[in-house]
Amino acid sequence: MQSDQDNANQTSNFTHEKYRPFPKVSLPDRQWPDQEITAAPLWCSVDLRDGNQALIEPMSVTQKKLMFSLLVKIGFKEIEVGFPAASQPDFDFVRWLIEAEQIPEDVTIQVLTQARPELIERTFDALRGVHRAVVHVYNSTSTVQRQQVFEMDREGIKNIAIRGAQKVQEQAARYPETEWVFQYSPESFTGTELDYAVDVVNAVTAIWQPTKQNPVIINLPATVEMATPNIFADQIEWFNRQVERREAIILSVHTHNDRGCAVAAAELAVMAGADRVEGTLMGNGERTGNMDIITMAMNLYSQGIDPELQLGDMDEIIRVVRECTQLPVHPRHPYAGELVYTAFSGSHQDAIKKCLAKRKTGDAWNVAYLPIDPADIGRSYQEVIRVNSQSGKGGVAYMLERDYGLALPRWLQIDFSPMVQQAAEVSGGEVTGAQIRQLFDQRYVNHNAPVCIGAFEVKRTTHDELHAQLFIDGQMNELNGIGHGSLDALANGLKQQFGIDIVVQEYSEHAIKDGTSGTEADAIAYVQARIAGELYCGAAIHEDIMTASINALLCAANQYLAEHQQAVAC
Ligand SMILES: CC(=O)SCCNC(=O)CCNC(=O)[C@H](O)C(C)(C)COP(=O)(O)OP(=O)(O)OC[C@H]1O[C@@H](n2cnc3c(N)ncnc32)[C@H](O)[C@@H]1OP(=O)(O)O
Ligand SMILES: CC(C)C(=O)C(=O)O
Repeated sequence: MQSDQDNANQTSNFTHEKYRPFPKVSLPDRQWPDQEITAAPLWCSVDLRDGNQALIEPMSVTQKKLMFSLLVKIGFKEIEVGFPAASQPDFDFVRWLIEAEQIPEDVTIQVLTQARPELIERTFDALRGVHRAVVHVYNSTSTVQRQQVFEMDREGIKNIAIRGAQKVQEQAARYPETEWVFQYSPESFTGTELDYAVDVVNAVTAIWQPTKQNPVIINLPATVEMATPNIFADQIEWFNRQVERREAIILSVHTHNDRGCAVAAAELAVMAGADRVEGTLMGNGERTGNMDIITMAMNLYSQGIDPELQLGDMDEIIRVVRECTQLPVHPRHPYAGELVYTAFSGSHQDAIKKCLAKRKTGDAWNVAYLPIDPADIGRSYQEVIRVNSQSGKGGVAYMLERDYGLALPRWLQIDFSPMVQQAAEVSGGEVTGAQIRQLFDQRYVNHNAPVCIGAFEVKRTTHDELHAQLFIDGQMNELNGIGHGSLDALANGLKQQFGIDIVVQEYSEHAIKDGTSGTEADAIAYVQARIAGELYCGAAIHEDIMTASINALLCAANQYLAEHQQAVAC
């Protein structure tokens, strides 16, 4: 009899047996694991080329202009602006950049072309008059491409590269007024035997004859990410050791995110000897995307390394990226997503709140759960702590303090938080600061019946004597009480009046800063009282702290009295 599992296996395409593990690189003395990244690599944005070629709708001219100006503003010094031989819009955009003098002095544009003579010629036509440019030529070198796409042997593929390099050199000679930089990529490098990749690149640089003063860029793409990042790092270190004319080569990497490790692969590649990194903002690009420069740059930043890119206005970057790519940015995108500095869970909120409270200006950043200071990228602390059913007292207290200047004492936080939790559970969603305030007022502040106080005076002798007008259900009574302090005197007076036992257990007060002027306008008092054996909390705000504290105790007493109205003898 066949089991359900057997049946499922027979009908499913989900069969890992059709895949093979990626071979390891033999590099027993690998050095990269002990290296540290201490400076930013040279960055090259390929948003306008690799990013653009992967879009459902390629960018319009307006979108390209917008993206180019963002990339310049961020501080990219090398920007791949397109594949001008591929389409008229790409060609025209390059012409516009040059003719409208849009390329800042310290920025070099880069263009991509296949190693095909007619495309290389057209590429140089597009670049006429540019003062400096990188011409990036590529051909595929992997076994799968050689055998199945190009149907050529190693020599045949190497010849495509050689002829491409020659053509680039020949075309460059037609425009001696331009400062040319040549770049070659053995495309699908990750699927190429390392000795062969080195052989092809050596053949290309043998033609270009770079020097230390006039280097070329050799770009090693993980066109498809095929293995763990450590294997990519091994490939880069192996190549780096073997390639000829290394001193005249700027070694670049261009990783893709098929396995979700494009950033890690680029980082390890830099440890393995790469000088330059190509990528896109938010990792847009073919399939799962290119290496996300924002993430890699912010990773450096969070280690105290200057990323040499200005990423301080993250919301503006997201806005432009969305507008140009028509793609959303995931709310949990590293560093940039709208939820990445938000803590909903109670223990996270508690830790963040405590760390922020202890933080002193000038201290190195050391806040639990926040790898960087959200303010660095234009995010405010408003977004850090949000409350839902996963939240605890810390988050609730944080929001009341942040939004209303109410610094709840710990005993009141403990009392109040379950009420917010219950509200969140009922709504099933987030509870805003305003809703928390409303719940707070409802629970502790808005209790002015059955009793409220009118005019009062406190005389201080060896004890405090309180004489007050006490309105009970609107009717004026006299209240007199003696105690250690005005609250104790009020408790004793109420005890006499209603025949109930009232003992003040906890008390706290503070001034409330005016949200706009920052001046201390009012004071708030918080009271916890044991009334007939049960705990009640009250709070009251008044410009006079004595009045606030008396009203706070009355709020607590009113809760008891309202609950036990029948039993009150008044
Ligand atoms: C991994 C990457 O991202 S690489 C960049 C990829 N980007 C793009 O392809 C976007 C821009 N490209 C295009 O729009 C088109 O490919 C064009 C306009 C440049 C060329 O289009 P077409 O001439 O129709 O050719 P197509 O792209 O189909 O190219 C296939 C031919 O070029 C050859 N070829 C492909 N790449 C290369 C290369 N890098 N060097 C030399 N020849 C190449 C193929 O072997 C094939 O030859 P065949 O026609 O003899 O079989
Ligand atoms: C042209 C190369 C660098 C490329 O885009 C890739 O291999 O992904």
